[in-house]
Amino acid sequence: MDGPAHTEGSERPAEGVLARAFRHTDLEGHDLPPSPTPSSPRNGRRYAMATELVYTEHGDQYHSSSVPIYQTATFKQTSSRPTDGAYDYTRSGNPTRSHLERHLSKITSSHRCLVVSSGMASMDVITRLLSPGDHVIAGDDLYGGSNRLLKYLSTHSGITVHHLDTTTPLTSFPPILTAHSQKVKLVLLESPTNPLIKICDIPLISTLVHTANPTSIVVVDNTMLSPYLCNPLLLGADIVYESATKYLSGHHDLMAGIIYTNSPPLASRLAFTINASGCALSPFDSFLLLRGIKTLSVRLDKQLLSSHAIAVFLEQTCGFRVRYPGLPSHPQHDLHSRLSPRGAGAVLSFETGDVSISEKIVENTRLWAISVSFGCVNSLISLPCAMSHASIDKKVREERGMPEDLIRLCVGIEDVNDLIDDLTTALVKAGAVKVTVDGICPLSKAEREKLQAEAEGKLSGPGNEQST
Ligand SMILES: Cc1ncc(COP(=O)(O)O)c(C=O)c1O
Ligand SMILES: N[C@@H](CCSC[C@H](N)C(=O)O)C(=O)O
Repeated sequence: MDGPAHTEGSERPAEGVLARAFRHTDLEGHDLPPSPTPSSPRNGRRYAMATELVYTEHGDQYHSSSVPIYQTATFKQTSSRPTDGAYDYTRSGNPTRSHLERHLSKITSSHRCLVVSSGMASMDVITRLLSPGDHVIAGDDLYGGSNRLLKYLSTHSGITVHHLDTTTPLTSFPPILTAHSQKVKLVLLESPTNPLIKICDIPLISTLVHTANPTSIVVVDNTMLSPYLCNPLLLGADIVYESATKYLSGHHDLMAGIIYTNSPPLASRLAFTINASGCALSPFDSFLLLRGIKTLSVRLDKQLLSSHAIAVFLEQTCGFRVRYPGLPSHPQHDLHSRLSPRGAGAVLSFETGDVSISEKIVENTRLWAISVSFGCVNSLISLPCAMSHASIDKKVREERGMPEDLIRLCVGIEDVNDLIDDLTTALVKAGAVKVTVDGICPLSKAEREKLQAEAEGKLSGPGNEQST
C-alpha cells in the first residue's frame, strides 16, 4: 500500500499508454476519431465521474483487487527514532483510511480529503477553527444536529451565531457582514437545506463573504447532493463536509463524515484536530465506505429518475405542495439546475395541511421505512418535526417556517411503480386522496373534514354504525 501521503496522481495510468493500447480503428485499420467527451467538466480528473468512483489502484503486495483492511491499532517500527512518513498508530494514520482519503480527494478534485467517524464529527472538527469571540453565519434551515452543535457553541464557547435566510443573500447577508465583518470567521451553508429543500446561491454568497472579509471561511454541508451531483469547492466554498453515512456509503451500514478543501493550511489544521481529538474513521468503516462509493453513480442515477417521477405524482396527481428542486414549481429550480446540472437529489418533502393525516400516511406505508437518515438504497419516510429535527425547539421551528405536517421522502433504488403504489395505498388509507373512476385525485377540504369527523365518531360513517 502507498504511504500516508494525501496528494492525488499516483493512481493514474501513464498518459498515452491506454490511448495507444485501445486505439479505435475501422475495419481497414484507419484511426477513428476519439469518442466524444462528455459535456460536463471533469475538473482535472482523468475520467468521467462514474469511472473515477470505481477506479482505484493501490500498492498491495498481493495485488488484491479490493483494498485490504489494516485492522491494527499500532505499527512496528524499525528503529526508536521518530516516525518519518510511515504509519505508527491508527488514530494518526492507517493505510486503508489513507487510500480512501486519496480516492476521495481525486473524486472531489480537492487538495486533501479527510475522513472521520460521522457527519457531525466533520462539523465538529471544522468548528474547532473558531475561537471565543468569533461570529458564525449559518442558514435558518439546517439539519437538527447541526443546529444543536451551533447552539452548544453559542452557549458554551463564546461564539455568536447568526441564523439567516440563505436563500435571500443580497438582503440577509449585508447587515451582518457590515456590522461584524472582521469577526465573521465562518459561514455555514447547507444546500439543498434539510428538510425544506431550499437552495443557496453558493457562488454569490461566497463572493459576498470573501469581499467583506477575505479571511472568512465559507463551509458547505453537501450531504444532500454528494460529490456526484455537486462540488461546492468549485462554486467558491473553502471547505466542504458531508455525512458519508448517507449517499457515499449508500447502505446504512456505517457512520462516516468527509471534509475536503483546496487550502493546504486549512487541511493541515483540520488533520491536526482529527489526530488530536481521535475522531478519524476506523479501518473497517473505511473499507466499507470505499465499497459503497463505487456504486454511487448507479444508485444516484436511478434515485434521481424515481425522485422526479414521485415528485410529479405528488404534485400533479395528488395536488400537494411539493418541495423538490427538479420541479419547475420550485422557487429556485433555475438556480439549482445551474449549480447542480446533473440532478436534483433524492430527498423531497411535501405538506398535507394536517398533522394527523401526515402521521397516518407515514404509518401506513410498507416499502417506505419510517426512519431518519437518507441516501440509502431503500426508501424512507419521516416527519422531520417529530424525528430528525425534533432537537430544534418547536417555537424556533415555527419561526423558521418548518411545517409540522411536512413529510420527508428519501427515495431508494426500488422499482418506482412499487414505490408510487405503496405511497398511494397510504395516501388513500390516510384520507389524503381518493380513487375515482378517473384515477387518483385530491380530496376537497369538505371531504377531508367529513372523513375526519367520521373517524372521530362525530358523524355516522361506514366504520361506526354499530356504536350508534
Ligand atoms: C445535512 C446533514 N448534515 C449532517 C448530518 C450529520 O451526519 P451524521 O449523522 O453522519 O453524523 C446529517 C444527518 O445526520 C444531515 O442530514
Ligand atoms: N436522533 C438523531 C436524529 C438523527 S437525524 C439523521 C439525518 N440527518 C436526517 O436528517 O434524517 C439526532 O438527535 O441526531
